Amino acid sequence: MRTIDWNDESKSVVMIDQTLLPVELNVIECKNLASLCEAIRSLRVRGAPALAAAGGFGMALAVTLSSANSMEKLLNDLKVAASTLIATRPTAVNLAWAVNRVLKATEDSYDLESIKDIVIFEAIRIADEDVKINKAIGKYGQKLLDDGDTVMTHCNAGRLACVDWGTALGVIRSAVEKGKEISVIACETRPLNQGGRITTWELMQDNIPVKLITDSMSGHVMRQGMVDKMIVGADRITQDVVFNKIGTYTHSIVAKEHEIPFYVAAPVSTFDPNGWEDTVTIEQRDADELRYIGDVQIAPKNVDVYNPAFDATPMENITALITEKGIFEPPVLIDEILM
Ligand SMILES: CSC[C@H]1O[C@H](OP(=O)(O)O)[C@H](O)[C@@H]1O
Repeated sequence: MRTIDWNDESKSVVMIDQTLLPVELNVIECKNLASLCEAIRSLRVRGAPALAAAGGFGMALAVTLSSANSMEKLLNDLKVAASTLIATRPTAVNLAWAVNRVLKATEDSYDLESIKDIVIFEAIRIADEDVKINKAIGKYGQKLLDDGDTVMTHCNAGRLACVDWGTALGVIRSAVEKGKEISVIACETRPLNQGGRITTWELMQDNIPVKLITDSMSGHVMRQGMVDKMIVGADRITQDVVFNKIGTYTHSIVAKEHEIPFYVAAPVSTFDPNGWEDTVTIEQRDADELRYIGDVQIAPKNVDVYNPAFDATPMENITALITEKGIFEPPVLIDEILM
């Protein structure tokens, strides 16, 4: 099953609820925009490419549920839905990219029904394209991995961060498909443990050897010579930095210190050519994500907390960007990649 998909019979969004992994594999159905936005904010669905699909399907929900009786009113309903969806998570550019791509597609509409058809068609196209794009990222990226490599990764940039296959883990899957023996060291990725909960689960499902470590162990593990390469996903790539899950920047510094190649795998829909580090909003998340794990309190209830979801890794710490268009070594003009 895909991470997220459109059920055209029930006109709803179906997805794996990632907050329950690895304990439970549960599929949920979102039948309205409010429940989909809650799922995005709660990270039931998460990961930049998966958020793009969620954004597209959110527009499909909006157009299906609208009671507008004119094109003007329906297009206005879609603009309101677009703003609502984009506001759910500000850092991953893919969400806004997908929502705006669906909105733009409606420029070809000529009546109410055509708007509905165009929106649903474009949302499905975004999801279908994601799988093909990730396979292309894997095809290029696997050339960078050698038989016998141990590859460290952070957070989850696997099929559960996408519609399917994955970006960073997609590169690893593609290398394994080529017959290369790859083992993975997964950083647990506090506070929500996408690495410990989701990456390990995904890789064990595929019988790819994986070892779980805490984020704070990464320096020691690299200094011990246990890591050959590091590969991560991305949420937004600007002219000067890569925004990715909090902790990525730290790993990049240690990798550079130990001359370990540091790769970022992402579709070009993650690129923001107009963006710079100081123009991007880093999502600040709820303090209780650090005070509790589930219902278990692990810090004082009233302790002050700082909980940024992402950090910025400068291009000079990155060995190569792996995209569906090929491999690009910084310094590189983002505009060239997007040409
Ligand atoms: C393939 S992009 C995955 C990217 O998204 C994750 O963030 P979140 O789990 O908060 O959506 C993380 O930054 C991953 O690298």
